[in-house]
Amino acid sequence: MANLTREQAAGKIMVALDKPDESAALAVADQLQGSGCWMKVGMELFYAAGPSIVRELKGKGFRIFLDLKMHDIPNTVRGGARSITRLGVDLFNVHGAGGIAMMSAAIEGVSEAVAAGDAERAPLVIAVTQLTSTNQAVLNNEIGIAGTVEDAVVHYAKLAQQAGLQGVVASPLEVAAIKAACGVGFATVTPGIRPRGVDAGDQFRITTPGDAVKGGTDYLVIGRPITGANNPAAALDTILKEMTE
Ligand SMILES: O=c1ccn([C@@H]2O[C@H](COP(=O)(O)O)[C@@H](O)[C@H]2O)c(=O)[nH]1
Repeated sequence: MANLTREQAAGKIMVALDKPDESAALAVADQLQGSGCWMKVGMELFYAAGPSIVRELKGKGFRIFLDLKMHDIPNTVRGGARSITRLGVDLFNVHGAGGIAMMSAAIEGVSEAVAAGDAERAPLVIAVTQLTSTNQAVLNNEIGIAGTVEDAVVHYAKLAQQAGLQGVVASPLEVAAIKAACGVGFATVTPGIRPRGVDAGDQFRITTPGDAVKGGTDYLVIGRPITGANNPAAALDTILKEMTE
C-alpha cells in the first residue's frame, strides 16, 4: 500500500508498551498521546499494573491491543475472553496452537459479554501464529513441526479463520501468503519491525516499517525502537515519515 497519510500511518502502529510498571508505561504513553497510534499492553505491564492500566490508556484516547496470548482449555479461554471484553479493549489475542475449539470459545466469550450488556462493542480477536523470534530451525528441530515457517503460519491463519477470528499475529514477511490464503480482509498484525540500523534483539523474522507497509500489512507492532529511544515521539515521527514516503 502506498501514499498513506500521516494519520493513516499512525493508525496502523501499535506501540508495544513493554514496561515494568504503570509510571514507566505512562511516561512513554504521555509522550505519544494524540499521535493516533495504538497501545499494545502485554504480559509485563498487565501482570504488574493490572486492568486499571487499560482504563487509564483508554482514558488518554488510545485504542488498546491486549496481548496476553491466551492458550488454555476452551472453558477457561471463554471466561478470559468475557473478562477482557468487559474491560473495553479494542483487540486481543489467543494462541492458534490451542486449536479451533479453543479459538471459537474466545469468540463465544466475547459474544456473551456483549449480549449481557457488559461491553458496548465486541473487540477484534486474533490468533498468534509462529512467534517472530523463531526461525526455520527452531520450528523443525526444537518444536518439531515439519515444513516451512510460512506453511505453519498459513496453517494457523486458516484455523483461526475457521474458528471465526478476524486475523493473526505474524511476521510482515508472511503477510502476502496469509492474505492469499484467507483474503485481504483478514487482518495481519505484525511485530518484527526494525527500522534500518536498529538492533534486531531477539526478533528473527523482521522487516523495516517501509517494507512492512509495502508488503500490505494492516498493523505494525513496534516496541523497543520507540519505547527504548531517548525521545519516543521523535522515533515515532521518523517511522511515520518512512511509512508515508
Ligand atoms: O510473534 C510475536 C508475537 C508478539 N510479539 C510482541 O510484539 C512486541 C514486539 O516488540 P519489539 O520491542 O518491537 O520487539 C513485543 O511486545 C512482543 O511481545 C512479538 O514480538 N512477536
